[in-house]
Amino acid sequence: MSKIIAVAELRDNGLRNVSFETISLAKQWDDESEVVAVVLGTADSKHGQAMIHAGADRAILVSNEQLHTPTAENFTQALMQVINEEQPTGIVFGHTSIGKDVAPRIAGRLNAALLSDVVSIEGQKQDAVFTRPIYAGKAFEKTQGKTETVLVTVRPNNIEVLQTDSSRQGDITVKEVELVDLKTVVKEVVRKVSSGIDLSEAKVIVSGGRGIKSADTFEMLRELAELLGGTVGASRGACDAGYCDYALQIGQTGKVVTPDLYIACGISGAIQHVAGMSNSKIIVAINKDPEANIFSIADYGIVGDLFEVIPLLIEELKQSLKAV
Ligand SMILES: Cc1cc2nc3c(=O)[nH]c(=O)nc-3n(C[C@H](O)[C@H](O)[C@H](O)COP(=O)(O)OP(=O)(O)OC[C@H]3O[C@@H](n4cnc5c(N)ncnc54)[C@H](O)[C@@H]3O)c2cc1C
Repeated sequence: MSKIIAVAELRDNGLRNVSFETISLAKQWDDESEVVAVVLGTADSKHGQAMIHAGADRAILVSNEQLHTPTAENFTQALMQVINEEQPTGIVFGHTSIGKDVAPRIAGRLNAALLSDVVSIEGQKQDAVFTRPIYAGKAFEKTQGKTETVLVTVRPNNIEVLQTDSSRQGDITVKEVELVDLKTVVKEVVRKVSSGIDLSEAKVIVSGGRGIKSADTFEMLRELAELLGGTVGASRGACDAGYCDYALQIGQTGKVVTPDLYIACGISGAIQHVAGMSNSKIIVAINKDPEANIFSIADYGIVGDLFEVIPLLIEELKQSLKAV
């Protein structure tokens, strides 16, 4: 039986949502293959269980202390040991910082095709065609992998996850790996921003631009985001002006996001910003300039002063949440 490996990712000792998307994509790719979830950096069976409940047939937990701080080097070495044993025909990663770093290294070692930043799949097995945005989201490319093993990275928030089934059973094995001759070892990670919701996986993002005028206004955006169950993002204009941390930057040189709802507040819509958010499902723009470029990609536009519009939105949302 052929196998597809779905590589899960941990964050704060929980599985990142994109891990479940890797399983869903693996199933769509070949529903007759065995889907093997691989979770690196843990021996905790709850992570294997969660992957099986999400649709994997079995799970391998890859354990080694070094893997608690993922690097391209240690993940590649650990994953290669699993791949050599399992001989999968497909490997699916999240298109995340670590996925983007590890997948090309593995593809190089296997001399295999790598289709990165995939947002959808049509067809199955060798005939599967993967769609990926190109030219900063201005066009889509349909690609096939032609090697014995094909690697895919999936853009978060694009593949519908399968319904969780807590009655699903599967083997969970812990594989202790040895990592030898590591060239770099991370001694400590110091986090700058921790908003709770990961920007690249958020379903709702309220984003501020230079038009918000101060760091204090970010608190207003945060309040709106929290009412909507989302998180805050920013344009580079806002980051450059010192209104927020660069970790929130969305765009060509920031994060690429695809939430269900993106609210751009005081953002002009420069091409470099749009590159990071144009694939959001619904875009709302609030800008006082009716000619602002952001309106050309917005589904809903509010021409107005954000300092008047946002408090009204917050008030309205509070009222409707009270009524529920
Ligand atoms: C190589 C390169 C890479 C880049 N990468 C990125 C990137 O990753 N992400 C990114 O965002 N940018 C990036 N940029 C910068 C980009 O070109 C723009 O400069 C930036 O996006 C502008 O940010 P902004 O829209 O917040 O600011 P501005 O362009 O100054 O727009 C501010 C907007 O706020 C509106 N406004 C002002 N006051 C109010 C108010 N009271 N109410 C409502 N609206 C108001 C204005 O009408 C205006 O449209 C990059 C640039 C380069 C050259």
